[in-house]
Amino acid sequence: MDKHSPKDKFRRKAISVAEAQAKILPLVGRTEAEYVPLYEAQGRILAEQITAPHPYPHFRRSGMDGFAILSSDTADCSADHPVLLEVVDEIACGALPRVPLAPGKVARIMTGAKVPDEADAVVMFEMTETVTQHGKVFIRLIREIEKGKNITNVGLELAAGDPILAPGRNIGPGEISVLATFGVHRVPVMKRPRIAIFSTGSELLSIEEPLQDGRIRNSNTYMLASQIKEAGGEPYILEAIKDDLVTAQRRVQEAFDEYDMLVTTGGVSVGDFDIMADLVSDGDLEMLFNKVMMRPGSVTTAAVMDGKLLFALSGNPGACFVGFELFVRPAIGGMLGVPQPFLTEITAELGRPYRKINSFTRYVRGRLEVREGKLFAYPAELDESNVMITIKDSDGLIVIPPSTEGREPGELVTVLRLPGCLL
Ligand SMILES: Nc1nc2c(c(=O)[nH]1)N[C@H]1C(S)=C(S)[C@@H](COP(=O)(O)OP(=O)(O)OC[C@H]3O[C@@H](n4cnc5c(N)ncnc54)[C@H](O)[C@@H]3O)O[C@H]1N2
Ligand code: MOO
Ligand SMILES: [Mg+2]
Repeated sequence: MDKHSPKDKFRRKAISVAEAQAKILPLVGRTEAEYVPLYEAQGRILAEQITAPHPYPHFRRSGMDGFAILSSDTADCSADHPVLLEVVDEIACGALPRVPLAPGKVARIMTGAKVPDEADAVVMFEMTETVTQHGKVFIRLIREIEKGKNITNVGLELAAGDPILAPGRNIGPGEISVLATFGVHRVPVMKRPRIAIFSTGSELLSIEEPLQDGRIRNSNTYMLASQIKEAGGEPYILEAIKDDLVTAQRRVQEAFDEYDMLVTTGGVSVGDFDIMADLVSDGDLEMLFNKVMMRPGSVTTAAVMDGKLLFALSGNPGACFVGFELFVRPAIGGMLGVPQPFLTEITAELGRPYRKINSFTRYVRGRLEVREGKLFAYPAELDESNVMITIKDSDGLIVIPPSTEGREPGELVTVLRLPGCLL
């Protein structure tokens, strides 16, 4: 083909980010469920509703080390009118009461042990004095103890049948605690989508190779693999696609047979060797969009084949990163059944001026900072599409709508919070 002839890649219709996202989501299929041991469930997405199989706690539990008593025994008890109660049982944690309590009798009990049915309060050791009389052990109380004191009732946290965790929930320490409590030792989680990564471009060196003039190391592949993992997918780094369209088509077809989704980086603009642009408008692929009204990442392209998505992201590192966050991450989240797969929107005050003017919405990487209870967003000094270095310092993408003037400090901006943000 004549390299300089006008091709489809020059005739692109830009659509908005929201339109592009809306084209993708209906095409996202769900992955299946699989069972993993509880200790491997962290960071996975729950596949099924978890319901409490029993109340929690399932027995009346002492909240203190002390004595299980009948509160009525302490009515009118005071320093002037102390009461002596006989200790007739000792209940360790995990053991059961052996002696039924009657008025005037108490059981020594440990934190977490089952409270005898007859008792309705636990008094902590520190509020008692032990007295021995005629070979019997008593406690002396000088204070009234209210009914229910230091007892956790059955089902205080959850009743049997209560819904606990909904499908789509990310499993972290709190969820692990609940699952362990209810004996869910094999956890139903969504299978991680298997996602193939292709880089393109003859300038790319492997990360093991020494530097050469005019060439750069392939950083996007590793960045994408990391983003895929963070989003809940399983990345597969495939051998780079070279400039030959026919070979590239075959490689893409093979990858579609094997993987759930394809992500490529580079070769998506209008350059002579920008092969992805031709590839997505060819053969069995249905192109969804090849231009988005955004910066960086305006050339972000998506296509579908047999219900599987291909994202052709820009080769420029900043654009590749943003393209992933706005389109690939939600697609992976959708496959996992995450209820809200998009980056969370928050509002912050612009911390310094942003003077660039633009006809497309800009997604500017930036830092977030809390000062005197207010959230500030600082756009990175270097935020061009081809800049790599500030990606690592970004808490979010500051959304700057098209404007002919810049933005001033103090103006409110929407920020899409990145997952690594600690604020
Ligand atoms: N005449 C025009 N030129 C360009 C346009 C345009 O509209 N008209 N768009 C510009 C925009 S915007 C972007 S973004 C880039 C997109 O470029 P490509 O997606 O085609 O990417 P490449 O040409 O392959 O590479 C661009 C740049 O990125 C580096 N790169 C590529 N792959 C990697 C990788 N795996 N790791 C690290 N860096 C990578 C590559 O070396 C180039 O420097 O096009 C503009 N041009
Ligand atoms: O597609 Mo480019 O990243 O807009 O600069
Ligand atoms: Mg190019």
